[in-house]
Amino acid sequence: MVTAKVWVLKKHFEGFPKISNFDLKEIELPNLKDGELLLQSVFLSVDPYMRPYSRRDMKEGDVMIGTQVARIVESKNPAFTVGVFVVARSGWRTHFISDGKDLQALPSSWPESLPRSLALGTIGMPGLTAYFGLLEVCKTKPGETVLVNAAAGAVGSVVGQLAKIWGCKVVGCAGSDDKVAYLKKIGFDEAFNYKTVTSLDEALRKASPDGYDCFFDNVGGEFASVAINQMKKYGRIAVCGAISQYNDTVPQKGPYVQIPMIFKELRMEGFLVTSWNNRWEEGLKALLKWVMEGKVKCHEQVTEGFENMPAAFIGMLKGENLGKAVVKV
Ligand SMILES: NC(=O)C1=CN([C@@H]2O[C@H](COP(=O)(O)OP(=O)(O)OC[C@H]3O[C@@H](n4cnc5c(N)ncnc54)[C@H](OP(=O)(O)O)[C@@H]3O)[C@@H](O)[C@H]2O)C=CC1
Ligand SMILES: CCCCCCCCC/C=C/C=O
Repeated sequence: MVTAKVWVLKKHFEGFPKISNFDLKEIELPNLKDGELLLQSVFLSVDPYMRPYSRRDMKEGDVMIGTQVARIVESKNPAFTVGVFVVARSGWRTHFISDGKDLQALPSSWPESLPRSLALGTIGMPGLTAYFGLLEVCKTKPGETVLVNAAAGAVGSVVGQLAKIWGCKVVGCAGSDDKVAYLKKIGFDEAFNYKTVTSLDEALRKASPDGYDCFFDNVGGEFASVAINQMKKYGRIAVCGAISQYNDTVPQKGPYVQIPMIFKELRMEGFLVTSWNNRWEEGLKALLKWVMEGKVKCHEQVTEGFENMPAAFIGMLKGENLGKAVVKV
């Protein structure tokens, strides 16, 4: 008999999440039935979507939603071998039982030398978000100028590097000087700390006096309201996330987008990475190749210990992460 630790949502978040919103519990797992596997989480992901999705999809007492890289420790399913690592969507749990249907194997060409945690970041859902958002929503062309915010995070850092691979000029904004230094190190043409500039409008203008063809928006709110006025005619805005609004208890008010949308003939499109579920293999293969060639650099903020899941999640929402925030069990 195996005892799993799980984090449950004890009380729905009101405003910014607090440690007291979570409860750590233990669950006795039953013995495996034929066709089932026992898995142990090795790395767990903490992601911004957990904040808005918790309100939409969860009730108090539910295990927190989320993905992990897990190792198969026991198998009564001939299709799965003990010792193999997979990506699962089993929530914040140390151990869990699966029938195998919901598991994704790591790409077969995954090298031994590469941390498996990257399957939750650059070579996982966040990397795919950057890939499909740029390719299919922004439809970037060589020579264009791309703006991305939360640029030193899991999605943003890949957006900037892919845009460089695809021949664009890239401007990134992030919330600390260390993050800005990192962006310059990984090849962003321009980067600035949006928290310390005296005027966001001026900083955006200075970074690209001719404006922006594409804006990959991870943040929304006030940042987006300022940036939209610096789009070039026929610019494209990929509305990926709105992290500046996830913890609001009262909805933010305008400025509103219609006037610049009309006169600059902009295209603004919200998207979910899951819309390209049928092309994840293509995206993961491309991302893995670029990482192995050194064309896409990865950084991870690794928090040690399953007991620190809530702290890692809250820290990521506060901007404490450089690159992808993960927890090592
Ligand atoms: N549409 C889709 O399918 C998907 C959307 N997303 C969205 O992409 C965005 C980035 O996700 P991800 O890369 O995983 O997360 P990150 O790794 O970028 O971590 C979140 C970052 O957001 C920034 N941030 C937090 N609060 C604010 C704020 N009030 N204003 C501005 N920036 C803030 C912080 O960076 P800083 O220090 O720079 O402020 C923080 O580090 C999120 O909005 C997320 O919801 C993610 C995956 C899929
Ligand atoms: C429970 C695991 C769900 C994994 C799918 C993640 C989809 C992310 C879409 C993100 C939206 C905004 O952040």
